[in-house]
Amino acid sequence: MPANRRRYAVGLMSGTSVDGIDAAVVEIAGEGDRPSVRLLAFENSAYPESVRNEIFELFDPRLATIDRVGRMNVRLGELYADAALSVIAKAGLDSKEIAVVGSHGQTIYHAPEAYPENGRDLRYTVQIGEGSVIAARTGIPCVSDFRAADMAAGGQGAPLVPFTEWLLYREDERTLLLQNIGGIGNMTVLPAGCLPDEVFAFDTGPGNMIIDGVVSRLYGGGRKMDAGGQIARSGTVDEELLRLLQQEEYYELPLPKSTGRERFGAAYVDRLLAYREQHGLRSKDVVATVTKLTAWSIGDAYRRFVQPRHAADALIVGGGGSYNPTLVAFLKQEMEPMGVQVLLQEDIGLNSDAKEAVAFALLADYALAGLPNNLPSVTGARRAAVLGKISY
Ligand SMILES: Nc1ncnc2c1ncn2[C@@H]1O[C@H](COP(=O)(O)OP(=O)(O)OP(=O)(O)O)[C@@H](O)[C@H]1O
Ligand SMILES: CC(=O)N[C@H]1[C@@H]2OC[C@@H](O2)[C@@H](O)[C@@H]1O[C@H](C)C(=O)O
Repeated sequence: MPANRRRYAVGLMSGTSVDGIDAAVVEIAGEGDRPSVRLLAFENSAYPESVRNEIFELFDPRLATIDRVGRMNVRLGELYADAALSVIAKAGLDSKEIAVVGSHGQTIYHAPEAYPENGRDLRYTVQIGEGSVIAARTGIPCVSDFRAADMAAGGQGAPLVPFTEWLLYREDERTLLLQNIGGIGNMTVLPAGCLPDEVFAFDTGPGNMIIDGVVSRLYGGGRKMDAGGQIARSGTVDEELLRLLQQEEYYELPLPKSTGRERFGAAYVDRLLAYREQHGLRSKDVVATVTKLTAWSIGDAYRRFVQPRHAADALIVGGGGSYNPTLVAFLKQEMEPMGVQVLLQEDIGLNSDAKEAVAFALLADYALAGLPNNLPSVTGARRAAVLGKISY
């Protein structure tokens, strides 16, 4: 491929919050370990309510029968194709001008721990949203199902975004922390001037998951989030509850580690609300406390796992949590006394919402060129591998 060839790519992402499809069109220039990416258009489309509800059912292996999974696989393929065509039009481009679509798909099951069988370690992960349907409807080659190849090389198949963070964000002079606050919070550490094998990444704990869970249970009207952090801002942090929540063992677990709904989902919120009943706490104080906890867990992770090795200069926040100013204010209180500046993707001219979709456009660009696109130091894979299956 000629050096410095400019090309357009589409990235599609559907995350653990199951809120819908993020679609981005990017222009990629440059090759190898210094590409550059420019966001041309971004669009988020919510899943139809029936699709969202059925996806939650498919998280339960007993309900995820083969016919339901098969049907949802192609149904999502159609929705992803629509999202791709719509964002391409928004960018003012024609499908023929797009080199590749990278589609993460919807994770419905993730089993990253190896289980031995006949002397081999087996691990698996299931992302649905058929790439062949996307390719057929758009006429553009589609790369999908990225995680399987990392697992086949002995990795956990996640996280995959840090490879693109290393490509796009690393600096020679500054050590950067990239903090995603989605359902779960995850941090990527890019030491100044780092080589790929010096990058590390892990889940810090809850992102918006507890806040969303508490708000949807305590406030009516179908509220799913603390929009703009308004409830937390009007409440007061309950120090006793905060100290109790800080005892959760996850925060102390050594690296590498990752977490999910199993730990911070519905059962966790049930226990929290039982405590609120017993102690007669106000709803808004509970929301303020869990918002503070989320910010604290990020600071705590930095103190425990990063500071002993690297002094960071800045923490750059992405994901939906960026749009909760109370959470961001708590995060500043946590990090700035340690000399770590807190910035949003927007502060550096990027877009918090689009970040993961952009990442999958870039991962697909590498896959189509046959270039490795995982970070073994992050996923635990035995070697670098080309992740993604191509549908022409
Ligand atoms: N305006 C807003 N005010 C407050 N919170 C917001 C706002 N917009 C988004 N959020 C929070 O961000 C969440 C969605 O974040 P995001 O889309 O990054 O998650 P995701 O990609 O599904 O998760 P993951 O990265 O864990 O897969 C919402 O559930 C909500 O809690
Ligand atoms: C299996 C799966 O879908 N994992 C997600 C999830 O959501 C956040 C965190 O857990 C991260 O490990 C990953 O996604 C991002 C896109 C990643 O691979 O980098």
